[in-house]
Amino acid sequence: MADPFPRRPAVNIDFSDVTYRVTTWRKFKPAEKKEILHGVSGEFRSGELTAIMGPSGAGKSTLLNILSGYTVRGSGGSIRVNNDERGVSKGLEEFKKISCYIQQDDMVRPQLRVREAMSLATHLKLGCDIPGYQKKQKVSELLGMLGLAKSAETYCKDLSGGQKKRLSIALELVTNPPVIFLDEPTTGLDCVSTTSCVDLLKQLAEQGRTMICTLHQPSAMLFSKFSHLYCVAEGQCIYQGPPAAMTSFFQSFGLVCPQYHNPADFLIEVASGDYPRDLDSLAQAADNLALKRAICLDKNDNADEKGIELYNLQSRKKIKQTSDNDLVSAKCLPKPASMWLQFFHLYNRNLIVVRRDYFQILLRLICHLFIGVIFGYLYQNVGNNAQTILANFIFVYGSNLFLHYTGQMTVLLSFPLEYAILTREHFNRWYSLLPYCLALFLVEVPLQLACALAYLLPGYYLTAQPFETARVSTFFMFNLAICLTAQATGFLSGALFPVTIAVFLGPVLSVFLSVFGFASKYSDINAPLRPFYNISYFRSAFQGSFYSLYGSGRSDLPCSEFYCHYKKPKVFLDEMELRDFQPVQEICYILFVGVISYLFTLFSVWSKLNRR
Ligand SMILES: Nc1ncnc2c1ncn2[C@@H]1O[C@H](COP(=O)(O)OP(=O)(O)OP(=O)(O)O)[C@@H](O)[C@H]1O
Repeated sequence: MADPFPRRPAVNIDFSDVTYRVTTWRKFKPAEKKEILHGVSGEFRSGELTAIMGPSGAGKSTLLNILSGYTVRGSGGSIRVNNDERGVSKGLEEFKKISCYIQQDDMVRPQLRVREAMSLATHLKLGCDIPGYQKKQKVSELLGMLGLAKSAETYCKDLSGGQKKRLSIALELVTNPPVIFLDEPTTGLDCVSTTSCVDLLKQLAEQGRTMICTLHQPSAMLFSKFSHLYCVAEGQCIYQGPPAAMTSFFQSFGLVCPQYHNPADFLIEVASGDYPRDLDSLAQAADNLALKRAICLDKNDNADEKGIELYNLQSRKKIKQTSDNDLVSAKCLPKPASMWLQFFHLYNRNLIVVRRDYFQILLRLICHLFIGVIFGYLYQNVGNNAQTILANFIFVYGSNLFLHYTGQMTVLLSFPLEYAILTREHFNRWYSLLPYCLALFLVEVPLQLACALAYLLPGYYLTAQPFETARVSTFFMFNLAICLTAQATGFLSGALFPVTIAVFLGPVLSVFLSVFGFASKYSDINAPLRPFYNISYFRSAFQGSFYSLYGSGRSDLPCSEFYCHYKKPKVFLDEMELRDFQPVQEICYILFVGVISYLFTLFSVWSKLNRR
């Protein structure tokens, strides 16, 4: 039987003249173009562990982002994968299939156990072509290989920093990608974990992968473990080659590493300008060094100046002759799960997370129930009395406002956190956006409905609203609709704005929209503000809830006084200009706003994820 996890073909990446420009905007000043990478070149080979080093702000992460395809906009130059030009329209998506990018923050879902997280990754990435028992074997094998076997049943939130990093790597190794990018994999780890992390990366490289990571200042011992070094200073490459040859390279420029000095520290000091150096000559020499290396590796030969020129010519030709050579590796990758399967696994994952977060869910339910009882008690029996119709008006308004606020805020705050994990998983091609969103909405919607019911049931009963099927169902329908639409607008605000702005905008919008129809009738509103009245879905819900209680020919209300002005509910409805209220039309409008908000959320998340 064919090996379901075959060894992937070697993938070499070379790049030339890579630039990166950003436009910076400053208050009251014209936009400025800033170049961060000034045309760097180099080659990263399969079987090598490459460290991109340099002082803070030198452009390491920027280079890694460009090489991995995480950043595209603003970048220039040429990137070739096994001599095939990798463009934006051609090759990038294929390249993403054979590579993975492990970012600095280990975005693992805290509520899952290590084995569960791994199983999910195998189900999503390996689809149905590989039988379950082989997936299980793969998980155990990877956990063993990365030293996580003993932590298989530990919750991700309880893992140490080093273990989280190893888990992040294990999750991506499921498809055995031949190229792995890592952004500062050792940051935040103690020296023992750092050593074991680098040993692991070296082991993965020795198995034939192309391992590229950014690094700060490693110890001398760690430094020597890397097979290839790429040093960036102020957006230029000042050294590329084996660590052992680094000091002699700088020595030829009169930059001498003091005896007993950590060579990694020396490298950073040179890059930071602690030693007087000419960046341009260093960059030129580093480029030549790279060419010599390329010739040696390709031809197993020594390279002199003439050889370099010849090689330059040949490699240019090689680019033009791009054949269906390869991103071959992409063709032998496992087929990922179908959309439905992705939805199934993601939905299951969300259910597990909700179950494990039961305290938070319970708290949400209890709070709704508690407020429902308190409000109901406060406005006890106002629903069946001609003298308390105004109090009931306020109760209905308060209920709508409460449900709108809770529906919106819960997701508005949690979605940005969710987004960080989504970015990592989506970039590494775990799943598509549609099944992800569907699985998220289908967990959040029932939860929000349950919370709304926990509030409405005691509130409705205690305030003695009419127990007629049509009225009860219409009242509940309007309240649940506002709650779901508020949730949808919460998702949208969370997707569009940073959380600091979203938490402010959400409530402001709710209160603003709620004023129309409650504190003011249509005829009282100035003409320029009337469009707000018309578009306020909050107004629709509030008027709909109230109309369901008093409209449709409700009989006279009990009155204990000699005269009650609102004995006939129609009088109040007339005063509030609600006589011609169209419940069906209005509920459709609320749901329409909800659906549109969901669609916009989907679109804005999609465009954010694909804006590279
Ligand atoms: N979108 C951007 N707009 C403006 N400046 C940017 C942008 N992206 C990066 N930079 C700047 O480019 C420089 C290089 O950033 P980069 O994150 O690549 O540095 P780094 O070498 O990885 O640093 P560190 O080790 O501290 O992470 C920094 O000065 C950073 O401020």
